[in-house]
Amino acid sequence: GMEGPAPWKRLSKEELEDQYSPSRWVIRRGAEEALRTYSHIGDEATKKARATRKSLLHVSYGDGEGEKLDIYFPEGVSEASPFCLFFHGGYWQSGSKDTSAFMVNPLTEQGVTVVVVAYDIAPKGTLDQMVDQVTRSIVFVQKQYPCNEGIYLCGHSAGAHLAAMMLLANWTKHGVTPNLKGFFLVSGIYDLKPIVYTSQNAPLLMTLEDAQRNSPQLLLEVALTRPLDPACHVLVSVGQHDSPEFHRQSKEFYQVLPGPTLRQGGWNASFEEIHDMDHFEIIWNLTQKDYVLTQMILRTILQEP
Ligand SMILES: N[C@@H](CC(=O)c1ccccc1NC=O)C(=O)O
Repeated sequence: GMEGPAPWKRLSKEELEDQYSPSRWVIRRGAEEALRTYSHIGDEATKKARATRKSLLHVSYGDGEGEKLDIYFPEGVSEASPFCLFFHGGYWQSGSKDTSAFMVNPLTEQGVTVVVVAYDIAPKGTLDQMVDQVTRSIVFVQKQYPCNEGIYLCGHSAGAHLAAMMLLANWTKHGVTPNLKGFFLVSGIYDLKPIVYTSQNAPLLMTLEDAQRNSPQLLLEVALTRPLDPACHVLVSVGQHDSPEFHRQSKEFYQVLPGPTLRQGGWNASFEEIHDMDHFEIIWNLTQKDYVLTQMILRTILQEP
């Protein structure tokens, strides 16, 4: 918030490292096992999606080698469906579209086209480049599918950060304004400054200026204008077993979203702590259609009460 020094500044170097190491906070398995299970479930979900769904894989959304996305279509393919774009996590330095098709089967089953987007992780990509790539991936989908019934962005952890940056994107220079209807932000980081002081920054090489420029929390705190359509849903979600710093990041981001001067417009923001979920279960359970977060996403996209 804007009252006094940021709370994370009171943490010791060791405490900060701990708070920003999600695998240290899992409760049902060890840290290593949690990370392995996450990769395994992502891998299996992607194999299943590619085997059972009509898809377009490794589609270029730009000239860069890493600027590729996978499109998974619902049954009875129609370009007029809603689109949900997924941005994987991994602290902007790990993860791949090729192991991140978690939500594909339950969403395509309900008529939603799912796009899993790759971006250049560090050390190849910088934060600025990743934000630009994500922007261009959305522009690509809008131009390719102008009849879409809404574009929804879902991101996990570092991917939630990249999705959240799109609340502040300047679309005018891209020649098209995407039909953005919702954001599903899952266990995200919205103020990158504390990351600069952790070991996670070694491949990222972020300066405090880079962090400031790429922090949706800090940008929204000083934003003068409404950055998006008030009808657009923004779901900020965090796992019950995420660390206290991850809880603080999500809560403070949710609180800065409506903003005191913008509240009259009635922003469609909500905050959900997902019961009994850790940082990894919260996303791998999107493979399940009856999981509470899958249901929230589907209800929003299908516009059911
Ligand atoms: N080394 C990190 C890895 C991590 O945070 C992570 C791994 C996979 C997907 C998301 C992650 N976190 C944020 O993007 C850890 O403490 O688990």
